[in-house]
Amino acid sequence: MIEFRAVTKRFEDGTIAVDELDLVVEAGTITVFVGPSGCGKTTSLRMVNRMIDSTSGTILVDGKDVMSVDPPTLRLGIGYVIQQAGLFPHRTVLDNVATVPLLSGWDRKRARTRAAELLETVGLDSGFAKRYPAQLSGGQQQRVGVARALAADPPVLLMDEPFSAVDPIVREGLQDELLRLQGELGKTIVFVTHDIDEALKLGDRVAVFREGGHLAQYAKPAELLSAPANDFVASFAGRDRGYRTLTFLRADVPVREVTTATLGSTVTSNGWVLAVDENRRPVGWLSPVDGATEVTADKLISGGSLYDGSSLRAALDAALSSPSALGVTVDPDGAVVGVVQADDVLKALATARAAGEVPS
Ligand SMILES: Nc1ncnc2c1ncn2[C@@H]1O[C@H](COP(=O)(O)OP(=O)(O)OP(=O)(O)O)[C@@H](O)[C@H]1O
Repeated sequence: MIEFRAVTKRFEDGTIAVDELDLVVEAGTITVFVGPSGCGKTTSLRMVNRMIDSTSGTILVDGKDVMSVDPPTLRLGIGYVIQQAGLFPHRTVLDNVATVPLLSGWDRKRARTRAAELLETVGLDSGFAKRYPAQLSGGQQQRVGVARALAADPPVLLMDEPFSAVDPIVREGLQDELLRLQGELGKTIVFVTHDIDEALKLGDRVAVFREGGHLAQYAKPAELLSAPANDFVASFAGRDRGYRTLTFLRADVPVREVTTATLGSTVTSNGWVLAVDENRRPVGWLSPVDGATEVTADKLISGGSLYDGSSLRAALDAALSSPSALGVTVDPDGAVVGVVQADDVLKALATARAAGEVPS
């Protein structure tokens, strides 16, 4: 657990970067610091590992005041990942990752074995070990940065805009990877970003900072969207808050049966028919016809996102984007389970709205 108690940072020129911050980061969770540029996110983060010392107040890591531990010792227990990865350019990928265990006194062989394991953990195969950072893509460098931060198995991980220098698709992949890793490792993570979408996706809790180093709100993502504490949070979270909130609501929507048929077969139905492949994965819709018709590829209408049962937003997206207004529900293997109807989803949405779970 990390605890900020009335923490203030005033720089020598008088700038108050962080103002009386009170906040608890629960062990084993991801807390995201988000807010516009210059609002004190990075300063708050860096006070945890004492790259910056606070002016007043106390920061406790697992109950221990960070000011009572000398910085090098403190940092061995706190992994740190920054934008552009910050790798040593003249060391191989493997040696970059092995650096911290070596500093912790591990022998070279053990440090390297650990580094190789970690590269695999972050999704880089052994072929990358001997390369130099410049020979990697931005996303791969970030993975090495994460592996390096994890090398000494620190309970705490500080991540400062780690994914902001990579393109949006790679970034999404890295975010998914971080969530997967966290599911396995259960670290206490503080993650800084200026991107509210990234904050809402990654954070168990999100701290919204505003100018002058003030904490505007500290809450779970769903609460931030449904009950913003003030206008600043409401506008920072965006105009489409209502829609985003749906990501965090479970869809209490009936899954109905649908007529399915494989390509090449003949089907009789006066409603929409869902064509599936041999593994029951959807391949397209056949619009309603009278009497029997053969299911051929040229008759199929494609489109529509699939609904995996995750959230009301996914159900709504699937139903509204489907040519038949029926959202195809699939199991984890992608096989058809049934469909959700747009009007059922809209009813669930109205119920959630009436219960005050969705802002209008
Ligand atoms: N060494 C310093 N001396 C004086 N002022 C500083 C110093 N470092 C940061 N600041 C100021 O403190 C405030 C908070 O900076 P900080 O880097 O924590 O913000 P941030 O929210 O992380 O911003 P960004 O998203 O742009 O990185 C800013 O006004 C910044 O200009």
